[in-house]
Amino acid sequence: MIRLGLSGGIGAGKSTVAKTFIERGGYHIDADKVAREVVEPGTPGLAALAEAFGDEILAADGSLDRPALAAKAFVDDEQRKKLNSITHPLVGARTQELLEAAPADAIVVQDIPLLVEGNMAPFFHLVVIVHADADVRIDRLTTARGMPEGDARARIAAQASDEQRRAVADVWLDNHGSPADLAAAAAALWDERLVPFEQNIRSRTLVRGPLTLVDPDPEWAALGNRIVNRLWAIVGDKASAIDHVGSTAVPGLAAKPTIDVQITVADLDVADGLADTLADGGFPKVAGIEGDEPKADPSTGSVDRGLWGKRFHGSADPGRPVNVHLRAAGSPGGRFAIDFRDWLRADDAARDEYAQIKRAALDSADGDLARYVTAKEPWFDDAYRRIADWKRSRD
Ligand SMILES: CC(C)(COP(=O)(O)OP(=O)(O)OC[C@H]1O[C@@H](n2cnc3c(N)ncnc32)[C@H](O)[C@@H]1O)[C@@H](O)C(=O)NCCC(=O)NCCS
Ligand SMILES: Nc1ncnc2c1ncn2[C@@H]1O[C@H](COP(=O)(O)OP(=O)(O)OP(=O)(O)O)[C@@H](O)[C@H]1O
Repeated sequence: MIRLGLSGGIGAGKSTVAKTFIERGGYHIDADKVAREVVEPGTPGLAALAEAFGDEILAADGSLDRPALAAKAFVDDEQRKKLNSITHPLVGARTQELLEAAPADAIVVQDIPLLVEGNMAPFFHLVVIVHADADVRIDRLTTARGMPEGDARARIAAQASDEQRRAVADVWLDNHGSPADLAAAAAALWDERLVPFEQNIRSRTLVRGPLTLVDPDPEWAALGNRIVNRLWAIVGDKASAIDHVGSTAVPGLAAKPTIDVQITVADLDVADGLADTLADGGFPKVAGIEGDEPKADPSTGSVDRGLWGKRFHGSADPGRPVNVHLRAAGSPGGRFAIDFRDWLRADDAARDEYAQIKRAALDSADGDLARYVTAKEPWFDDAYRRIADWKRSRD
């Protein structure tokens, strides 16, 4: 199963995208619909709203007078928070029930207007944002849907900014073209990314990034940040730190287009306990890594997990190669990953030197990852000493 968070400002085009996903077999949970369900006549939700906002929000037949509530709720932050504090817990609880009823191989499409406002992004395998500029949205809402312009503006003002949405978007669907253009982009996303992503999670299949070096991408920092937040949502308090490491964490450094993240855990038993949770979250384990399996001393039988031991997970998402390194707190390998990144961030000459070493290693590797890694090793022997010197000079 994967859970997809679909969001966008009012009138951005979420419904158009959701329709395409549903046609292709998505298990749809529509937060607006759930929000209606929990305030139907006779529900505790409706009673709580009437208590908070007065009986004027009830229609003659006892149902919710939606425009009347909207007129009271969207006037200021306090009123809106009052509304949210009543409806959102009810929406959350009902959503949980619907999720529990989803089939094991579902691609769950959670259509949530307030996903960004509710800080929910890390709880999804993927966040898809549909975007159109505010003026375009107002135009569409007032013409196609007949919404008064003032209402449309009041809701836009009560929602997240484009910038906040961009920060959490794994996929950004632009809806300035025709509805057919948007539907085609959504269909391609479904076929090329969501279906294989879901299958990869169930079969514990990894996607590997290409062995190439690409120019530094200013988006890597934000991407690293999203993955770090996602991993926090998956592993919770089992981790003591989660850091974006490796070359993509060093501004200005050419890198393989794969994001490296390190999860620091108390010990590797904790890492082993997280294997399935990480795999279900979209990060299956890579087997056969050096230091991966515990080594027993034949004479004593005691298990030496190796100071440099780690567990290694990758990504099941065809659109996003990731290396996840799980290391024990205080282990040399864990400390080195952070120190190496910080040294390259601080020392431009070292960063450029490393870029050259990588290019040369790539040229000699003939497309073979193991050869690429081995070719870089002699430079690292000296880098350990230089990093130690750099750390001493800093203290
Ligand atoms: C105030 C209500 C009755 C107005 O009903 P109305 O039929 O006019 O709007 P509807 O529910 O169809 O929502 C349309 C759009 O308005 C925006 N919107 C709705 N509620 C909110 C809110 N609390 N804050 C900001 N925007 C909101 C969303 O973009 C949504 O897609 C209704 O929006 C409501 O009950 N809102 C509280 C529940 C909620 O937060 N729903 C959003 C998804 S959880
Ligand atoms: N590309 C487009 N060109 C013209 N009109 C569009 C386009 N995309 C959507 N619309 C129209 O704009 C309005 C808003 O689109 P839609 O209902 O998909 O948005 P939404 O994000 O689901 O809105 P809400 O936040 O209210 O749920 C609809 O009336 C829709 O028909």
